[in-house]
Amino acid sequence: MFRPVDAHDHVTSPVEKVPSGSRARQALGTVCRLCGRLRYELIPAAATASMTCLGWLHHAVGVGPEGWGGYGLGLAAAGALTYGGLKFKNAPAASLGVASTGALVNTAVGAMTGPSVPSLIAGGVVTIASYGVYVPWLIKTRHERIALQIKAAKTAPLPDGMGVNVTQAGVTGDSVEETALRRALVALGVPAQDVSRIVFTDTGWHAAVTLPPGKNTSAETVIAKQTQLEANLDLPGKLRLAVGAQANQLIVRMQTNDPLAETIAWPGPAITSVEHALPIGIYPDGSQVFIDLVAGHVLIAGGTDMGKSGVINCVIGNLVACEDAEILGIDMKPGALELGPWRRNMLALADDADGARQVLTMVKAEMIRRGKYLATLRGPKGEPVRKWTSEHGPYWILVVDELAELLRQAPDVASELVTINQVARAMGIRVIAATQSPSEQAFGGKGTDARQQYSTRIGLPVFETEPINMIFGRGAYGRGWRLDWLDLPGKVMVSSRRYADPREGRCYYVTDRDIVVVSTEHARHEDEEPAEPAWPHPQHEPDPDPEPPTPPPGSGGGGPRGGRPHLRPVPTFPDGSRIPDNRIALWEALQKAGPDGVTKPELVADDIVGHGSSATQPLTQWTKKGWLDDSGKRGQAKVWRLVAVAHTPRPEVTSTDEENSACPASL
Ligand SMILES: Nc1ncnc2c1ncn2[C@@H]1O[C@H](COP(=O)(O)OP(=O)(O)OP(=O)(O)O)[C@@H](O)[C@H]1O
Repeated sequence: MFRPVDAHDHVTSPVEKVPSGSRARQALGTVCRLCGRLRYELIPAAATASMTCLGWLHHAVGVGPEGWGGYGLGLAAAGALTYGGLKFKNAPAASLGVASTGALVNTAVGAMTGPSVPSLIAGGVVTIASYGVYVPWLIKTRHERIALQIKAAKTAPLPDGMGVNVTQAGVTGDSVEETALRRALVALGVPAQDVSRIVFTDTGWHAAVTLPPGKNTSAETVIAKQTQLEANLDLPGKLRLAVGAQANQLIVRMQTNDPLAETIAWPGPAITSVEHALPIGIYPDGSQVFIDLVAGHVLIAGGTDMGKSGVINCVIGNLVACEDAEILGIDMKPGALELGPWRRNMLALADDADGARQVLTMVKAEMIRRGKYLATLRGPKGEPVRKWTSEHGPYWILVVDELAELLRQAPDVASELVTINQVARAMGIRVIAATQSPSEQAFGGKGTDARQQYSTRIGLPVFETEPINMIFGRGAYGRGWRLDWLDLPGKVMVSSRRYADPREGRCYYVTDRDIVVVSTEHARHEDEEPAEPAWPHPQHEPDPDPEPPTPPPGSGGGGPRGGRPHLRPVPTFPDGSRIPDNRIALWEALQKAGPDGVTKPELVADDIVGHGSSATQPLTQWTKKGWLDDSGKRGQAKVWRLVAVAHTPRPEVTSTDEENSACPASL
């Protein structure tokens, strides 16, 4: 019996739930941060308020004659300073005189009247007056400072990391991290024009920095100096840099802790119906990452060795325990290395192009059969039934490992796959496709973008940024779907109806031993003896499609109707590509004619082709490919003779016991 493991054991430090009392502390922290950021702007208000309070305090303790004398003297001195400053055109002295006069008047009114309306009016008037002088001065000073920094960055008169006084006031942010970032960039010679509010997450923080225009101030240039920036920052964590939406926008991300750093053991099958949400991993807060197979097809994409098969194993490991799911597999690794261990849980498994064609033919036939069956059904009020549920029969889940390789080896199946993707969903058939290279070709070529059909997309780490938009859609990279930031195999971002925003999670790790235990426990098929049906198929079904999958002899039925079906070879040309349905009769006539060949009048007489010239075009094309010889004549008519060696697809994909000269089963 498979023993579930507590997923939380394997998370190093899931973020603890925030207690409700800490909200007030958070709000206080926000206010303090805001005050810290605006401290230069707040100076006059803070000074005036302090003087007012001082006056009130003086009033409370009682003001004696000497106190009033002191106020008088102070006012006289401040007045003299103002007068002198104005007379000798000394702006600082005059400003200081005016400010001191205002402050003393404000304090004296407070001392005279205590907390009162006149005192508040005096405080307000002095505050407004002081801002009238202070604000222009502050703006001027800041402009000069920024201009100096930009000039330094543009002309680079100073060596990197030196020159501008990084401790100067003004190069500050509303948090330690922002201040450090701004100063580190100044020290690098690229002062930030703007730093977006730093966002703190459960794994660290990130911000978008707008860099100034200049010679060496692009985000790319800063990324090239990452090591220096890291040293300048001198903050704990793993620094990651990326180019933002514009070339001058730098995305800075610091990962301070990683609750997903350790491998998370798979807790075993967690669902009993494919209609349940299927857990594939966990997020840093310990919540599970789910996919919903009922919602649509699933795309799994990521770099080499980054855990695609791991995700597939996790999904299959759950599906084998679902009574209402039949699994079919196409694994383009020879010998079905990845999906092979689940063979006994699968209705069909292909490991090459021929086998894949057979499986797809089988799925398409089932899709047609199901469509016809649904058409016969009526709801309680006589309404038509348009959607498959597990009440109608098991869902078919087609798992394709290495989609791009399948379409490379068998390009002719692309349209079949597109049809299945587009139509089969309503018939309870789902596709789970994994690929390393999510290119246009991998989704059926130009104009067919089958990618749209995958409503759930699971992204694993990638080494370059190009595939990200291919996986998640245009603009995804800019919106934060940063698969290039995932630093360990099995880390994922899932986009689906359930998850609209990018979030890093980690997939469960399914070991080979887990696979053996679970696949044995839930085995449905033996290689030779078909098992009991996993789900009774609808009774009184209409006549199935003209060429249903052939059941194994003596089994009483194939697939859900009675064990695993034997698959029929799909007719192919000598190069292995599929023969289109409307050319099969013509090709078979050529095969039947053998070395004698066949003429067009004979084909017409046998009703293979019509009187028109519809046969000439394919015959000429096949001759050009070297498959036919058209040099002979019978009477006036040209003789077409098949000369190419026939392509021999494997007759059956499910057998594992047959001896094979290349790889004998006895080995
Ligand atoms: N969820 C996970 N947690 C921890 N390690 C993992 C996880 N998934 C995969 N790995 C590690 O990564 C390795 C490669 O995984 P896997 O074979 O699934 O990658 P793949 O993308 O399918 O490879 P390929 O590109 O060959 O198809 C595994 O052997 C394992 O060591």
